Amino acid sequence: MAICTFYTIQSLNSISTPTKTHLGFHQKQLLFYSTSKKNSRRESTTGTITCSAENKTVVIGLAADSGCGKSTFMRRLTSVFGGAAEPPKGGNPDSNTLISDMTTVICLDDYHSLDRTGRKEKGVTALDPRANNFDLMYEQVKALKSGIAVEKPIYNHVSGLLDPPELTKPPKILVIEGLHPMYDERVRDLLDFSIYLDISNEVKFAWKIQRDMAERGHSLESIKASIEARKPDFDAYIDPQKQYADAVIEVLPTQLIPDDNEGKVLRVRLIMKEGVKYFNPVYLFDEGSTVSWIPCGRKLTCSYPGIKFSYGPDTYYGNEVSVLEMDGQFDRLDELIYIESHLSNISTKFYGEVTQQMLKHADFPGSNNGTGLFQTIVGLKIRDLYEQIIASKVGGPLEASRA
Ligand SMILES: Nc1ncnc2c1ncn2[C@@H]1O[C@H](COP(=O)(O)OP(=O)(O)OP(=O)(O)O)[C@@H](O)[C@H]1O
Ligand SMILES: O=C(CO)[C@H](O)[C@H](O)COP(=O)(O)O
Repeated sequence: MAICTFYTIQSLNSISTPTKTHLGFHQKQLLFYSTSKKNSRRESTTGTITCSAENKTVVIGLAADSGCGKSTFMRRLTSVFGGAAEPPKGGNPDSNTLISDMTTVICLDDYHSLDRTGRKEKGVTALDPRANNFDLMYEQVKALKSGIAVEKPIYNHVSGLLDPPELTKPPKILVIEGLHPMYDERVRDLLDFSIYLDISNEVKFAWKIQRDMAERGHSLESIKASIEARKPDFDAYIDPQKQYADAVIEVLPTQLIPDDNEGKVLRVRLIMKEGVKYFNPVYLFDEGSTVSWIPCGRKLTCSYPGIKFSYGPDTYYGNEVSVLEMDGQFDRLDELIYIESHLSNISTKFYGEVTQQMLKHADFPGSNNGTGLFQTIVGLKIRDLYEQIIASKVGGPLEASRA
C-alpha cells in the first residue's frame, strides 16, 4: 500500500491541512482541485494528478543576485535535458516561467509580496525578506514537489506590479531560481540539490556595466549606485545562503594578470560538497589529491595569460568540499575535449559530451572560460542526480510527499 499526501489549495495565500490517502499500486490517479481568489471572483480548477514514483518532481534551487548569470545557467541546464524552454503558452507575456519537456524554471521574484511602489513606500529592497512571501513559496514548492498544480503569482518586471496568478503544473524537474531559494529553512529542506552563483563584486560590476550600460542605456553612476544600495541587504540575506549550497560556482578576477581590473579574464572555482546523496564531486587526475595543471602546450592553444587548473580537498563553512578551479580562457573551444578527457565523474553519457554542449552554446556568455564549463558540468550532474532519484524510486514504495 502506498501513501500519497495531497492538498486542497483554497486560496492564493492558504493551503488546507494535508489529507492522507492510501492508494493501491494500480490506482495512480488522484482528484485534486484548487480555488483561487482573483479580482474578487472565486475561480476553481479541477483535474487529476498522477501520483507515481516515476512522476516524482525533483526540486533544484539556484541562488544568485540579479545579473549574475542565472538565466544563462538555466539555458545551459535545460539544453542538457533537450528541447527548448519557453514561457507558458497563451499565458501572461510577462510571465517569468520557462517550461521545457523535462523542466519548469520558476523565478522566485514571483513571491515578492510588495510590488515596486510598495517597496518604495516601505523603504525596503526586493532582497529584504519582508518584501517576500515565504509561507506561500514554501506551500507551493511543497505542493509541486508532491505532484500538485498551483496558482503561482507573477511579479511583472515590466510594470513592477503583481499580476494575476498562472497555473503551474508539476514538472519532472522543478528549478526555483532567484534571490532566496535557500533562505527559508522549510523551502531549503524541499531541495534535492542546490547551487549558489557567487560572483565577486569586481566581476559583478563588470558584467552589470556590460549589460546595463551597453544594452540598457544606464549611466555608470546609476549602476554604481544601484549596486551600493543593494549591498547591505545582499550581504545580510543573499550571500549567507552559499553555506547551504551543494555546489557553489565562485567567479573571481584572474590571478594570472597582476592587478587585473578589467574583469574579462576570470578565475572560476567549482566548490562541491562531499557526502551529498546522488552527487559525486568531479575530480582532476586523481580523486582527493591536490593537483595544479597548466594544460597549455601541444594539445591546447593558449594565448596570454594562459590557463591554469587546480583541484583538491578543502573546507567551506565547516563542510568538507572538493574544489576544481580554472583560471584563464580558451582560445579554441573544440580543443576543450583535451581538458574534458582529464576530468572524471562528469556524468557524461558519451565521450566528449561536455565539449559538444559547450560548442552548441558557444555564443552564450562565459563559453570561453570556467563559468560556462562548470555550469555545463553542473547541468550534467543534475541530470545524473535526477536519473538516480527516479531509479531509486522505481519499484520502491510510492511516496508522494517528502515533507
Ligand atoms: N559567464 C559570464 N561571463 C560573462 N558575462 C556574463 C556571464 N554570465 C552572465 N554575464 C553577463 O551578465 C548579464 C546577466 O546574465 P543573466 O541574464 O544570465 O543573469 P541573471 O542572473 O538571470 O540576471 P537577472 O536576474 O537580472 O535577470 C549578461 O547579459 C551578461 O552580460
Ligand atoms: O533583484 C531582482 C531580481 O532578481 C529585482 O531587483 C527585483 O525582482 C525587483 O524587481 P524590479 O527591478 O522590477 O523592481
